[in-house]
Amino acid sequence: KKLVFVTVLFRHGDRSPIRAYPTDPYQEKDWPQGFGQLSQIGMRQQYMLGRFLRDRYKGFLNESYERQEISVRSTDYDRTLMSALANLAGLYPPAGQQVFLPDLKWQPIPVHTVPLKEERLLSFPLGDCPRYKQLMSETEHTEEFINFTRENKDFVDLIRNKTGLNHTDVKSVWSVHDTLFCELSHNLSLPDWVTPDVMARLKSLRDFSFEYQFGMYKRQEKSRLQGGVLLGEIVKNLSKMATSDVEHRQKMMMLSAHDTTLIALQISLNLFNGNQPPYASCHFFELYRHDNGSASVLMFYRNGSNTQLYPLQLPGCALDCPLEDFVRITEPSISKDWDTECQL
Ligand SMILES: CCCNC(=O)[C@H](O)[C@@H](O)C(=O)O
Repeated sequence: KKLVFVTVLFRHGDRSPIRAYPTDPYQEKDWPQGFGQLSQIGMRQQYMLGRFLRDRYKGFLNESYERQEISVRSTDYDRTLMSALANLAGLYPPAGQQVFLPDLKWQPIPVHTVPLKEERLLSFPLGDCPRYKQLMSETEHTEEFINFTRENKDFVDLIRNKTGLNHTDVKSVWSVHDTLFCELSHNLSLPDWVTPDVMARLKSLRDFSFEYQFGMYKRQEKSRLQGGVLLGEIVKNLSKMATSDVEHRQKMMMLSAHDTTLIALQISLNLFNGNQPPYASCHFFELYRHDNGSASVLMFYRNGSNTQLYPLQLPGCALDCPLEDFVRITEPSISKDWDTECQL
């Protein structure tokens, strides 16, 4: 079999917190570039992912940059745009006549985006979908959600008290984990109420919030309205690339996004591992053409930065999944008419 097309979707690299809580000893001025910004750790993580892609696709992607070979799209956040740029610096260092300044081992490569309000492909959960909102309120009335809320009530009260976030609840307390995780990652000393047990508890609340947003109850219908939108685009692209008989020019689609993007997509594929994708995690779709003219899809997941990738198996299909089976199995998680399906 012969590799013909690759789609990669990754989470941006390490960043500063998105926000601080009221009693937080560290506020926006304590971060070099303020809130939500890619750190130099994150830049290096993405650069190394780009180098990983260069090695993996040696012989597939041209050694030097060819604009028709790759399309790059990012959400319109500094951290994802900069992640894509740092990644491309690792993937396409200029050589020979592509060097435009003698001692600069970098060349500009375009990263496309759309304004946040128009982003329909890479940012989840998608808003303006009444049916999804109804599914979310139904989820909040399930046994599982009610029990989880009850079991964590005292803990959430403690967090509310310690952080000064008087309105936080089991649905929003995840952002406290995010802030503390960033502060810990950057070796900032934290208040003594932040114990390893508190962090573990907050992490479980965060993973719960990912599950209930995209799965837990009526997973497939939620997927049709959320991650299935991206999955649909990816599958459509794979099918197009599989049938285009001309030696088509594009070889890679690179998508720079967020943890929720990877989660929504992987839940729509029914293979999410339940853990927040670490910084610079990357999901791979590889399309192969066989000698008999058929096509198949291999998926891999690089669960973090500076780690090996491992195969992902679409439930109901072989690891090396024939394209027609991949299309058939994913079809129920992809809406054919999102606007109509969102109506109540
Ligand atoms: C409201 C803040 C949402 N969080 C983000 O956008 C982050 O990029 C998050 O998705 C992540 O991957 O860290």
